[in-house]
Amino acid sequence: MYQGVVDTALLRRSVIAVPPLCLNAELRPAPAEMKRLHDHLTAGGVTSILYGGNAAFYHVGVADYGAILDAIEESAPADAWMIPSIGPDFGRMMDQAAILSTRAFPTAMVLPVARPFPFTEDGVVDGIRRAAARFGRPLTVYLKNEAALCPASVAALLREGTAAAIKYAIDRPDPADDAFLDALLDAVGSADRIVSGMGERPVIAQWGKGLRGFTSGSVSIAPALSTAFKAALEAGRPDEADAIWQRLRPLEDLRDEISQIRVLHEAVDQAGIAATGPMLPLLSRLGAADAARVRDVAKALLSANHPTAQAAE
Ligand SMILES: N[C@@H](CC=O)C(=O)O
Repeated sequence: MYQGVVDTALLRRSVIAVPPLCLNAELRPAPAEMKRLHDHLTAGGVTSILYGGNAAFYHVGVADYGAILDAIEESAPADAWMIPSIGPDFGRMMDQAAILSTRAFPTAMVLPVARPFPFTEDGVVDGIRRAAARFGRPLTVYLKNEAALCPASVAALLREGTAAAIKYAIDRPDPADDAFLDALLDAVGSADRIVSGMGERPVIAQWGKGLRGFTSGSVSIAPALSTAFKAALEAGRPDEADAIWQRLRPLEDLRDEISQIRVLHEAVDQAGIAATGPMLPLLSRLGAADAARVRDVAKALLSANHPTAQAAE
């Protein structure tokens, strides 16, 4: 497992996968299944793996946290950058930061808060600073709405070293038209520490603003395709990237229609990549009709991920 610093090169090293969490029937982590999923990611060129929203970390209790970290460590590919999450509430964030302080993860992501959860911006900044101090390392800040942190606060957290990176995931009808992201880039002064945090859909537009790293859920099904999407953008071939995006899109459309998290959990299982098992309550697996829709789309995407399928294009 990678244990070095979080810098710009690391943020851009590979697509940052945000996979589901594989559990057994007792809701305990299933490291052998997690390893199958990690091996699939590695085979597709993915070396950064973030356990966050898609793994339903919002519902991970402090008592279960150590066992999940054990499973992440045990199943981590050699030199993979593994990123667990903490929060979203202050008490859990602090308790989890204390547990993480004895582990080797270079950073952890702070899960975002949204209304009607009670918070103030000053309180969020204070909480992140206290959690980073307890962890003893910089955190990754997840921006999912405009209410929690303004650009100046984010810039301060980066400048002082409390934050190592920002996962930017504020949804816009047109991601090229995003005044908040523009203000964030102005306040921070560079896109070096900011990754796009919402899958491939906005990435081509945000590439134009200087963002060069991104997170993805669907990469758990099609890591080679998502890696090819990133390589096409790096090579200055946005049309090729868009053609690859069109192959990823049916699953992403289904995720937007039904549930981002539940469809991904189902898709990894139905495609036969790994047995994801039950979801942590308060979430639950899809019903039979939706699961059947996901199976067809997930299997088609997995076939498209195969190198021979790409070569045939
Ligand atoms: N939510 C996005 C990116 C992950 O954070 C996805 O699931 O694709």
